[in-house]
Amino acid sequence: MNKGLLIVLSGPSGVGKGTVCSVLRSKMPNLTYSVSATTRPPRQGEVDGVNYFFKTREQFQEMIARDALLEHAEYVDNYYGTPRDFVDRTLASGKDIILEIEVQGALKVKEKFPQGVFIFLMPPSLDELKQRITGRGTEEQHVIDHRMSVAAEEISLIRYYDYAVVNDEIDAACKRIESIIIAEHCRKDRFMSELADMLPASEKV
Ligand SMILES: Nc1ncnc2c1ncn2[C@@H]1O[C@H](COP(=O)(O)OP(=O)(O)OP(=O)(O)O)[C@@H](O)[C@H]1O
Ligand SMILES: Nc1nc2c(ncn2[C@@H]2O[C@H](COP(=O)(O)O)[C@@H](O)[C@H]2O)c(=O)[nH]1
Repeated sequence: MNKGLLIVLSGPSGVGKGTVCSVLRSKMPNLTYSVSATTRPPRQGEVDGVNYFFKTREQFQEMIARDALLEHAEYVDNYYGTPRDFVDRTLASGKDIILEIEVQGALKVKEKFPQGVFIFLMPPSLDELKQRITGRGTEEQHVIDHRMSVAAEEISLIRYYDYAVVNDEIDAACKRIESIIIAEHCRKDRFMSELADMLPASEKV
């Protein structure tokens, strides 16, 4: 069985990663979502184990010390990280997994999983980004300012990604990402072991 795809979706805060991810998950049943650990306090309505594993700084440090995280990063005064075991088990079972993470973490994942699919979600403009993050109404103004202040630097790291998708309209952005995932499943290098059995001896690599 082919291993699943590791898909990383990043982009600046407020661009719509969470919104796009939840639509994609409803459309692609084989797509598993990686629940991150964070030291950020829960927002209203967020559930431990569903949106995040909410941790104290001590608990998070302990996860780092146990090497339980595939990657972690400090972002705007809080820690965020991807539990490693769940990712490994999901991929081994042949399912695709999507990580919705910021750029420092994404680049660390790329070092360990260069065969992953790295997608950067772009805002139509910085003004629109600001409106979205403000309109969400979940962050205090100083946190919005801090997140906006790192957005341009984050966008400059798009060169390390495989794909750029503009989130102008939610359904259109989801269709683009769905197409990327379908195309990645058809890459010929994913079939080399099966192909080898069908090739004449002179063509075997
Ligand atoms: N294409 C879109 N057009 C208009 N509004 C959008 C679009 N996509 C998302 N939004 C809205 O923008 C806000 C931010 O979206 P979301 O929370 O999904 O962003 P995010 O990238 O996951 O943010 P964070 O990184 O801070 O978690 C939400 O209020 C969401 O409804
Ligand atoms: N490096 C990581 N970044 C992560 C992870 N989980 C989420 N995130 C990103 O952090 C910011 C802020 O998230 P918020 O929920 O506080 O708005 C955002 O860009 C997330 O995508 C992770 O495991 N590692």
